[in-house]
Amino acid sequence: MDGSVYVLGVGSIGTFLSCELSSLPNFEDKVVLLLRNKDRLKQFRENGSYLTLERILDNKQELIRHKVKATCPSEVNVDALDNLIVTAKTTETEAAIRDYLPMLNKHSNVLFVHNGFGVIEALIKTVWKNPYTRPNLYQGVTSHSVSSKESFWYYHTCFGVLKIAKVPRIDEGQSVPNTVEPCAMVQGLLEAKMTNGSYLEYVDLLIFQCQKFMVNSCMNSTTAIMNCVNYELSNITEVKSLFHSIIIECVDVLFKSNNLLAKSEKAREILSVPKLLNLILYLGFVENAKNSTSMRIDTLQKRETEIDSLNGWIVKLAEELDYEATVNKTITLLVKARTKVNQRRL
Ligand SMILES: NC(=O)C1=CN([C@@H]2O[C@H](COP(=O)(O)OP(=O)(O)OC[C@H]3O[C@@H](n4cnc5c(N)ncnc54)[C@H](OP(=O)(O)O)[C@@H]3O)[C@@H](O)[C@H]2O)C=CC1
Ligand SMILES: CC(C)(CO)C(=O)C(=O)O
Repeated sequence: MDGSVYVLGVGSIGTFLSCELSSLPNFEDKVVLLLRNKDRLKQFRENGSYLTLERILDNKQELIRHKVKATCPSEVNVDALDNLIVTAKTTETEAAIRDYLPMLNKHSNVLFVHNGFGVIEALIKTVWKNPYTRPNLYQGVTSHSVSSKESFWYYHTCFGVLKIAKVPRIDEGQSVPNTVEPCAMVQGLLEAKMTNGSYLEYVDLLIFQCQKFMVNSCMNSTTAIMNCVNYELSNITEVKSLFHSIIIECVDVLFKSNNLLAKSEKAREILSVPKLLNLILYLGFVENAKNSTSMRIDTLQKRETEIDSLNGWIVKLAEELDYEATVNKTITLLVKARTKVNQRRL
């Protein structure tokens, strides 16, 4: 094991995490970018093989630049990937990771950092059915905001948190205590200067993931449908009522479909509808008031959205419970319709 950390999905979050790791002495030349294809690799190398993160926080500007190794599916020449960070969008991850599955074994450490649910769940149901041979899986959830300036140059504009936990290998109904030592890659991300990282017991990560899920399931979908900046939805009775309906249905479905949540008093206390609504109104209309959500930006740029990992995930879980999540289904259909309307526009 040479300790290399491969990064699949070198966009906003992938660049942020790559730069943070590369800033640590122990990982200085350990990060290897897995770019989409030879053209992207050529573009990156012609750019000097630099990743740039422009940090604009509290009116202070800082330029972080690292020369980083990179490869692509047709060039990668290792038998195994010891460590992999996956930060492609949820809509792109299954296709992106396919080329690398033969290099992932039960000793590999794979960290997924996404909004919403469904990526790890789908991989466990398809390619990693055997819990004894699948890689060591870690789930990361971040509230940092990073956006694109140009290829391989990103802005870090909102300081948040990065929470990570080890995903239970055997029974999803069991938690993994945070006393279980994380791998060196995760430890590096926790030590990095600006990740504001913490390593949680799995059930605590799941609760945080649900909180972020609720924020995104209300804010991202509604701002995409309405094509508006976050604050434009504030102080509107109908929006608050819609968010309330979305949350009630999400909480109902998530607790019915996840044993770990269902038996956690802490989850029931934190993921109460009134608390979630207040959190969403604060994060959406105060802390991120002037932002456009990533989903609205995706629809404006005619890209597919992550709706199936958010409101669409609730629809999927509800169907598996033999009933229809009508509120989230309507929201999901409207986001997909908005995406198609925008894609048709010249
Ligand atoms: N950006 C943010 O502030 C936040 C993002 N998140 C979540 O983090 C996740 C990642 O988001 P974000 O970083 O913004 O997404 P981006 O779209 O910025 O980055 C995704 C990257 O994945 C790459 N990619 C896609 N398919 C492949 C492939 N087959 N092989 C190699 N690379 C591929 C893309 O490469 P290419 O450039 O070639 O298209 C792109 O650079 C999402 O789930 C998002 O919701 C969560 C919190 C905040
Ligand atoms: C918090 C919020 C809604 C900020 O806009 C976000 O996470 C996103 O845009 O995806």
